[in-house]
Amino acid sequence: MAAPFPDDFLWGAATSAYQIEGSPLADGAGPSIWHRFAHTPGRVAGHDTGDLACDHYHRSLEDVALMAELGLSAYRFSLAWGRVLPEGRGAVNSRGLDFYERLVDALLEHGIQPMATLYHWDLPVALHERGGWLNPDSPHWFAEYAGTVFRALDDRVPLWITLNEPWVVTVPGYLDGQLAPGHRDLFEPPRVANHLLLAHAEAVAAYRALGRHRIGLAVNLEPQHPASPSPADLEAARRRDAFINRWFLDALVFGRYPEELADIFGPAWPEFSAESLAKIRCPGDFIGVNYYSRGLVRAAPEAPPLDAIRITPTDAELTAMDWEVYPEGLTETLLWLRDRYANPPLYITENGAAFDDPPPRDGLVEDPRRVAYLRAHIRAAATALEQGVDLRGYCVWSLLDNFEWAEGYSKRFGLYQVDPGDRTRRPKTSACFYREVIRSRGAAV
Ligand SMILES: OC[C@@H]1[C@@H](O)[C@H](O)[C@@H](O)c2[nH]c(CCc3ccccc3)c[n+]21
Repeated sequence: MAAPFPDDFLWGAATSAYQIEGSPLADGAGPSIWHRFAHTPGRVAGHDTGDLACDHYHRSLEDVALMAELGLSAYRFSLAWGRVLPEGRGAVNSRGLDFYERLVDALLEHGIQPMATLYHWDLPVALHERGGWLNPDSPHWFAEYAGTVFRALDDRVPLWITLNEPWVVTVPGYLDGQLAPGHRDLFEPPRVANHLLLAHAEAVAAYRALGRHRIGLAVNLEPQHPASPSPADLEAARRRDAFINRWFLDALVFGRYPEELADIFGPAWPEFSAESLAKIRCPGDFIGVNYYSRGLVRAAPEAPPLDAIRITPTDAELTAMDWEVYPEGLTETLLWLRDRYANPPLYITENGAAFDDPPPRDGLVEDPRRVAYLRAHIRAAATALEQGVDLRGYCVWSLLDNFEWAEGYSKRFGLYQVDPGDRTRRPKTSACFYREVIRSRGAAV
């Protein structure tokens, strides 16, 4: 079968600033909420922090060479807001911008398209101390930051993502407190979410002012399947679908929130004015899809406010994150986006798996389970392409083993292993597999 991937399909890998760079305060950079969160005892497994991470801040050109070795046609990375604007607003730190300009120039020299994410969870502490995403001024702060970066890099960066996973910023960040800033509150999440959507819209407006048209939002999506055909589980799956999959996309595309959210949050759900809803309607030029697994859902009255929980199937293959390997869910997600949002341009901005990889042997790490995971999910993407989905690229999460947030360095998603001691990069067999996929334009899966 001729591979359905077009010649201009982008084959990428993805990372984020706090997870790989290290040196969070170097050259005038201001601390982020993740620097503070990781240094708060008990928040991150093994007391790991991003102080060194992959030391990408000093090895970026070496890492670009690895990307070229893979034959990547795109590389998705994020900028640390605090490197560019140490106080989050106002004075620009030129040494911080210089790091990203050197990275972008190196990518372009190797024929790799930069895909830059403006915000991958690392809000400057200086802004958090002014209320962070709870402050109604936060959308303006973000637009100022975005404009600063666009002016410096838009002549060389063809693809932009405003926010990575506003749902994760909102729910683990402000509802259950698993991720920075670690708040646990029912009233804060709806307001944070609305400010994030306003921030996205204001950044897109700043981008449009430059006359450009290649900017979008990256969302985490997972199909929600009821654990049983019982009405309670069906209802729970529908509620969790609204909560995870439709909350931000319906707002972005339709300018309205799913009505389930008012039920879920009850009195904590604000009355949003028609004017405010009109402002968040901003679909952008594509949707970035971060896909890892599906959710198997049962009703759970003991778990407010959703009254639904995701369960781990006992009869399925799981990754080291206890996420079910479920490639069909990627096809389902892509077809759902095609049908619900009128076939928007899509990039898979993250897809990958953590497994407990063995030590390297002769400089190579055998990771057959990751090869199988990637093969199955690239096939699932091909199936969606054959059914008319406007899919334009695929990024593996991640190029390198890196700082996996609250899990620290214990969970490894990389195509390259990063030695915990000297940070040496070593290829895994999944890197060799992916190089073949790219060389054959998808035929090798
Ligand atoms: O967990 C793997 C990756 C993270 O390393 C990325 O930074 C983040 O963009 C990302 N999102 C998801 C799916 C949503 C999710 C986020 C955090 C925790 C659990 C699920 C998985 N991942």
